[in-house]
Amino acid sequence: MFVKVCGLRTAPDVAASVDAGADAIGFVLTPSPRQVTPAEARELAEAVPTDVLTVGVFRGEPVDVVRAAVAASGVRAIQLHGDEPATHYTALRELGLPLIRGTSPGGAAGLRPGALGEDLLIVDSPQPGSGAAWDWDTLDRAALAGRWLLAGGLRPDNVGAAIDALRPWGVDVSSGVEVRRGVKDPALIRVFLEAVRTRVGQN
Ligand SMILES: O=C(O)c1ccccc1N[C@@H]1O[C@H](COP(=O)(O)O)[C@@H](O)[C@H]1O
Repeated sequence: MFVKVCGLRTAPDVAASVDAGADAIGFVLTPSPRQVTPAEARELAEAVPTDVLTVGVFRGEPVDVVRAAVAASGVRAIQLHGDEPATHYTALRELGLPLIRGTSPGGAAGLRPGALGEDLLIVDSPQPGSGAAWDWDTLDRAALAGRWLLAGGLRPDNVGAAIDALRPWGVDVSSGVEVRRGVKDPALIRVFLEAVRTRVGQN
């Protein structure tokens, strides 16, 4: 199971995520309590081994802003989390990086993975990064196949049940490994990864 830890802002949090076995780590490069500058993301990413994907997260930014931030930060994947139009995906495809689409049930392009040409879909709550739990039962599980990550309100104590219920290809967490908004806890990051690995090992 693919695990992404998002909204990292400090070197100890990046190290904890990598050491705990995260497959991807996200840097929020768009307005948010977790926002880092492209230069900060570049510095943090220097400690990340190449087999861990570094993801730049954007919400509703113009293509030129995304392009400039990707170049300045050196992230190796782009997450568009604001129901951006297909033209964004077409334009950014030229960068040759994996494209990730973050959306929620009711989002403009629907929940079919790859609908806009993205390489990976994130199915999140309607309030990205809020930590708000949402009703997974509203998901049409039959329509979801292939590469998709479940996000939104996941925590160490509920991620196992979420995996059992929805069988996602991976999971994505931010608020659930924080002590307060924007402040991660390395111990919670470790416990979250352990909870995922334990559950996957049981299945
Ligand atoms: O985390 C943010 O602040 C954020 C800002 C803009 C777009 C997406 C954002 N986060 C994404 O939300 C989920 C995590 O949600 P949760 O905090 O665990 O409930 C994840 O996909 C982040 O990339």
